[in-house]
Amino acid sequence: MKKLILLRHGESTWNKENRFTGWTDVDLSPKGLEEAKNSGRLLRESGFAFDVAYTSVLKRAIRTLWIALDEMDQMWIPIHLSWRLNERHYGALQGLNKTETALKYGEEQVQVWRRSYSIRPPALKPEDDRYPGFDPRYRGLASEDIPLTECLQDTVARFLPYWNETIAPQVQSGQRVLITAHGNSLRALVKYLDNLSDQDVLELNIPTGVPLVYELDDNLKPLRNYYLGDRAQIEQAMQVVANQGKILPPS
Ligand SMILES: O=C(O)[C@@H](CO)OP(=O)(O)O
Repeated sequence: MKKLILLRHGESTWNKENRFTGWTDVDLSPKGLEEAKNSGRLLRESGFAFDVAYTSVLKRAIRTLWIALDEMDQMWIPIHLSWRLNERHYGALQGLNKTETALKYGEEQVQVWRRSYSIRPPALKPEDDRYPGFDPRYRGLASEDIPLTECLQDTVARFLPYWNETIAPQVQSGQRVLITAHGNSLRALVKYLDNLSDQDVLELNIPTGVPLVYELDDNLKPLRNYYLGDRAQIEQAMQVVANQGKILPPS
């Protein structure tokens, strides 16, 4: 049996302010720093150790990984960064407050933008300062790979080549792999691993800073998965994510 650990970054400053984030490179909030440390502690106490880690090119995920590995005294393992693990690009919504957006356009519309599998949020214009093509970290990308907006289906399409060609062979060869990424990029991977329908993935909300353990067979088909930590707290943290686009702000 193979094990794979997925970890969403700790709370970011924009999670705290309830803003659409996407590819915006915001850092962890004080609570997010704590969550990252706690995730490392949970992994250590549960006996996990890693041979290799993968993360995005966004600092909330990178820092979460560093902190978790530090807590495990495993900062020495190889870390690979890829834009393909980035959060789903939120287009022109990036920076807007989710509750204010719900008040303006309605909760239903915001829910479609947040969770629809195939409907994209409004796109950025290429001349927008937020266009990733202006950011040196995406210099090596072909222009057709640089998003102006993404639905989850687009995120699945750019995540899967990296999974199939780079990460999955490592897991298959017995390497102990940690992936630290984002709410929607991890939803993309979970959809693929668990073969969730477009409808099922609507309901999936991944909490910040909680390790998600996947046990896989030799063909990388999931046998079971579970979060590490207190079940009631995890349920509450998932509900906080689900409520972010509601008119009543998350508590
Ligand atoms: O803003 C974002 O980029 C994501 C993750 O924080 O939010 P949501 O859960 O609304 O897709």
